[in-house]
Amino acid sequence: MLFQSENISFAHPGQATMKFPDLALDGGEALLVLGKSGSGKTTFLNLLAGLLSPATGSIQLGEKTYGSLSAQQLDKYRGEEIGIVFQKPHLLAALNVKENLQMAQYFSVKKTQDISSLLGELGLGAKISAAVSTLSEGEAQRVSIARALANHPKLILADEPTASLDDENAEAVIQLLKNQALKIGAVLIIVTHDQRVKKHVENFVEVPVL
Ligand SMILES: Nc1ncnc2c1ncn2[C@@H]1O[C@H](COP(=O)(O)OP(=O)(O)OP(=O)(O)O)[C@@H](O)[C@H]1O
Repeated sequence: MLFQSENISFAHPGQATMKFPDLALDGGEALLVLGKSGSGKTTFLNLLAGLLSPATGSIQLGEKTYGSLSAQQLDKYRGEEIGIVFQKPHLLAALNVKENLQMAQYFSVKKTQDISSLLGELGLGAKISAAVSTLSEGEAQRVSIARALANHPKLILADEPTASLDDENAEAVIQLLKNQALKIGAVLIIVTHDQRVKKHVENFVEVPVL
């Protein structure tokens, strides 16, 4: 298995403890995380990204178990091996498309993807020098996917990546995520409410409401 989580629980300060499903996924596999609003889906994604530390349980990506890494080691590992796509693209407005991707690669010591061919594959070849403020919402979200893929991650995490997109762009974004994850052999985990996404990914887990 490329990615595994076991017995994960977590409580935000002053809140009840949330328990999360165990995961075991091979490279190229995709999984949806479903659950009612407030059940803890985003919290789960932040735990899987190593942005929060669980109260119990373990998470393993590739050879590394998060709990055995220092905070700095985990930050470095995340930068190199985990690509995160948020609901809103969060691009750096002062930089153009290419520079936004170069920023993601800046701290990585491992071999990274070629930016122009990556943008070409995502249908953004003509936008390489564009100011991010000139992009449509769908284009900006595709750039944020390119940024998540720029370091050839082992794990791609996406939190409601299609929520603000129309049907055509939502379809494109979900196909791109799936195809790219398959191509680079990464695990893809998507938090969503979106019925349009459910059509394309069969595998799912549900975060229970407390
Ligand atoms: N930083 C925080 N401090 C305290 N409580 C928090 C914090 N972040 C989230 N929570 C609480 O934890 C619970 C789970 O929140 P989370 O955002 O993970 O749920 P979600 O399933 O992603 O919700 P939604 O589908 O509405 O985005 C909620 O009750 C929320 O209020």
